Amino acid sequence: MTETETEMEMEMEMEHPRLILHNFLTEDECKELEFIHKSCSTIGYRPNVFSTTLSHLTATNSSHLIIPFLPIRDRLKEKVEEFFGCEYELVTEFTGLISWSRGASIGWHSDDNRPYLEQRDFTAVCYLNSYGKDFEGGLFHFQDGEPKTIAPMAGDVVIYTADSRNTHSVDEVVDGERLTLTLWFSRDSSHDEDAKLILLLEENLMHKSNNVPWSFLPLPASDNMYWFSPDQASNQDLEFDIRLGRLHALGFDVYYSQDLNFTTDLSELLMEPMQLARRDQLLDQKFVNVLHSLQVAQFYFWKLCKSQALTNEVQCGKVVQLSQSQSEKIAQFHVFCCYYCMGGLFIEAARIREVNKGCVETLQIVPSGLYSVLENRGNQPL
Ligand SMILES: O=C(O)CCC(=O)C(=O)O
Ligand SMILES: [Fe+2]
Repeated sequence: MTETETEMEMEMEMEHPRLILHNFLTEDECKELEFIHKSCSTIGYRPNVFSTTLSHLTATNSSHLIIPFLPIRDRLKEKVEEFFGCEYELVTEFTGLISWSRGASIGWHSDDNRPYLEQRDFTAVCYLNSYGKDFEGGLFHFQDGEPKTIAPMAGDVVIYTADSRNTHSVDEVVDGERLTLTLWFSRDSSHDEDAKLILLLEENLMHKSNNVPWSFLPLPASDNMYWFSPDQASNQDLEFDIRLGRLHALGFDVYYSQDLNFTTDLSELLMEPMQLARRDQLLDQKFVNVLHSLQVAQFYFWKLCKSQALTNEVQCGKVVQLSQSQSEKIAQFHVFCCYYCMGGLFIEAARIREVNKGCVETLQIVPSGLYSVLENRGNQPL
């Protein structure tokens, strides 16, 4: 009998091979991954779903943000190999952050149920936020066996074989944004995501060495990866750019000094240097593009939520009062790009204000030093 057959035998002994781990991730790990997702996510593979893949982080010059995933991925792989008695090391086929906003759901399925998904042997879903606190709906169900229903709680992980012994579904999210770190593991080493990632990283490095100074400033992907059209949002007549939506949820408007008119190409504009405004104040800091401003703003909120004391330290930047013409430009931009915050993100904005209470009211500029903290992470070896 081959070793793989021995493994299969072991699994066969369990009718529904699955494992639930409570508090596998710390609160800090969940929050850091949430920060990465809220800074970098693109529209996902189904309506009302957003995703952040490792290859997307590399392609947008944000590969330093892959670092927090690596120890978590290793710990999970070890758990899976141990629990399912794998004789050979597994490879990670996919690692990604996936969030579901209002309207997202998935019916009964197994995770290897398409010819192009056959290489998926094991699934690990890590919950990064909590049912009843951060979102409503979104309960996970196994069709057969125990446990029947799982209410996602930040830090918990559900691990199961990707075949039909673990047919599952997820209820529709009715409020908020449900966030997971999802991984698939394979016995087939030709499906190792790292091989593809390393190629991508090498390409980027080669490109950089052509006399281009090293930079950790993000380069946004193509515009259609951030743009949610009404047909991608079920039951909602909304369209928006996810980057603008997330900035808006934090209470920011974007300010472009150039003149806008209806022939201006929005996708080109969003690549241009810009500033952030809050109410009647313009933040002094200039950002190289809208994705840069989103990463900085999300970084600030992540740290703000972590330590209220930090607010005193970071209120060192400059703000200026918006002039009448600047305010008009901001209002014009709203009309111009015709974006709205979808239900889920709106609720998020309300929650953030509730969590931070007075702090958000006194929010001032994000000091550029904070961004260098992010850059320094990139100096650690991958
Ligand atoms: O997020 C979950 O709880 C499970 C999601 C799922 O079933 C999938 O992505 O295949
Ligand atoms: Fe699934």
